[in-house]
Amino acid sequence: MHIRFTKMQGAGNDFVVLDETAGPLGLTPAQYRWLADRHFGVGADQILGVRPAPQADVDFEYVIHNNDGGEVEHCGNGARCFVRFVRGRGLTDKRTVRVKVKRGVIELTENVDGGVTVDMGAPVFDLPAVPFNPAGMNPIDHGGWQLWPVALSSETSCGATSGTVNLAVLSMGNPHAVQLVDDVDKAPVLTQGPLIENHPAFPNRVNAGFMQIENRGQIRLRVYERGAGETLACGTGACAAVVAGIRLGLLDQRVQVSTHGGDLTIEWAGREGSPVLMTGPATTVFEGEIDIPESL
Ligand SMILES: N[C@H](CCC[C@H](N)C(=O)O)C(=O)O
Repeated sequence: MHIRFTKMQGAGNDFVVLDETAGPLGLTPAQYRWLADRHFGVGADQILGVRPAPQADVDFEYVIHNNDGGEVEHCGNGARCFVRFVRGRGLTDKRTVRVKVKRGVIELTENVDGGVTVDMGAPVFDLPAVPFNPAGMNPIDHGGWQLWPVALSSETSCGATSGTVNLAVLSMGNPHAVQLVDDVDKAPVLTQGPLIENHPAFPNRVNAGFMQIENRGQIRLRVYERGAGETLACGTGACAAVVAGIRLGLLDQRVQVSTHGGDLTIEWAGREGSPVLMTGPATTVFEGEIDIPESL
């Protein structure tokens, strides 16, 4: 299948964006994996599909696949690239667009200064939304919220990993488990990350965040993403980390999040049901065409 694509990145989290406004391309999970492969395909953390509005109150549908080929509920850095893409290609002249994602409807705005702000929707805390089955676990109360002690143990190629990590578990439409660390540069992201991602307590797997709080308005963050591994930035992960920090009484309502790929600004009023706002960069890297093998 011959396709055109646009390569984009938001704070170093990179995407292949497909214009599917004429209708879905019908790619298989294997073809998504091939397209995202950094050796055999184009290479990306996620593949974003721009599709026609499936309902009257939205402008587009936004479909997201991780580089392991699985479809997911939400992608924050991708949402900023989405609005840059649809406006840049003249698919809309609206400055704010409403898009349908698996988790629901979100609003994306390209600001007059060129930045992009996304209303990421409200965080979800009750466990069934994650879903998270803490059978036999006793949560640790921390400032009126629960941290969950999750036991990790495995002989990995990076060496043995064991011990218990205390995780803040919440959803931004997609599941996140965030822990506090003293220094993200020394955090065991590549050894603990896959163990948390695939832990049996998370039947749908989970994105594993490692948050270093520098002050009440500034954090450093690394995320081992579900279905993609460690990325240079994770938008929903930045939202989840800031919400967790605010719930734990450790952060103010507006936080600068420093990631390996760039900086994001996250705002949350701290009330259940209130939306999380994320502002950050979105850049087109190049346009291309490629033949995707029919059988993989
Ligand atoms: N790996 C995530 C999806 C992409 C999220 C991330 N790239 C973002 O910017 O939010 C998941 O499986 O839930």
